[in-house]
Amino acid sequence: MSLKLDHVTYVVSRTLLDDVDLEFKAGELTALSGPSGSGKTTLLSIAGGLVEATSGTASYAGESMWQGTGDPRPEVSFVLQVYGLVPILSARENVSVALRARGVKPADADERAEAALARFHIADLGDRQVEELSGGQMQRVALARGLCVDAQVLLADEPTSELDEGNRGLVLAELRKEADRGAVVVVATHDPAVVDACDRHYVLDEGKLVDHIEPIDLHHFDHPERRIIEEAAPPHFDEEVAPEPVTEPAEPTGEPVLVETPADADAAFRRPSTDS
Ligand SMILES: Nc1ncnc2c1ncn2[C@@H]1O[C@H](COP(=O)(O)OP(=O)(O)OP(=O)(O)O)[C@@H](O)[C@H]1O
Repeated sequence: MSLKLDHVTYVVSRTLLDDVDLEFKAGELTALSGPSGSGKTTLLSIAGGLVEATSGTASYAGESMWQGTGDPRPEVSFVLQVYGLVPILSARENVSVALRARGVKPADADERAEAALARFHIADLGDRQVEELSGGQMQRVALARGLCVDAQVLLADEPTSELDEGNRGLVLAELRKEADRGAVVVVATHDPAVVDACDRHYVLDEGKLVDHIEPIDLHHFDHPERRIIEEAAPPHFDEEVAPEPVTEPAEPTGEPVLVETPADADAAFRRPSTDS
């Protein structure tokens, strides 16, 4: 299952997206990056069925994302850049309404909302009106709301922009869980650490897709994007994630030899710790 954009162009007085052709795969975290104004939010809006492409199509499992109304398909959940929370409702109510809108009974919705807030370590803020929360707290409420519905397609627009490093790690771990249960997870981001935690990376510039970095490419040391990520990473980056070499007995002498384990190194490199 995947979410595909097939030659998507979007024109509103000028061309905001130009012949974008890409695939977001289920079970993967995909980063979408590019300069401010390059079209990331516009792309997510078309990918999620909020906006109709001028030409080309967005589809999930073969079904068009655009339903003719601007309402997303039930498989889709957004974490919006501007949060989209109702200021006068409590944090719990903001999450609960997303569940009730999908037919969950109020008592069950409240219980699941509580659990979703706990995933982002803000269960104690459940009764607080959203307008009394900080930007980072609101962002985590928006994440709780976006992730509580077990969507098959999760589209998150700069979900870590207001967060400190610890909470960013927490959010990445939660997004990874969504991918691990089989969801398509797309994260528009400016943050190199978020890009590095993803499996796949698309780069937009002035509405055009200018780069597509698949998992294997991220491990090419000389790749320019790799160097940018390394330079932007915190100093302890290598110490924290560098995989240990392992030893295996060599045949037929039985002498131990060093062997590389690229698959394990890959997993250790990209997957954030769930302890943070
Ligand atoms: N409805 C609209 N009509 C005209 N121009 C628009 C419209 N929506 C967005 N734009 C323009 O389209 C371009 C892409 O905007 P978009 O929000 O998709 O970029 P972005 O990459 O998400 O930016 P940022 O990183 O700052 O969030 C911008 O120049 C923006 O001003």
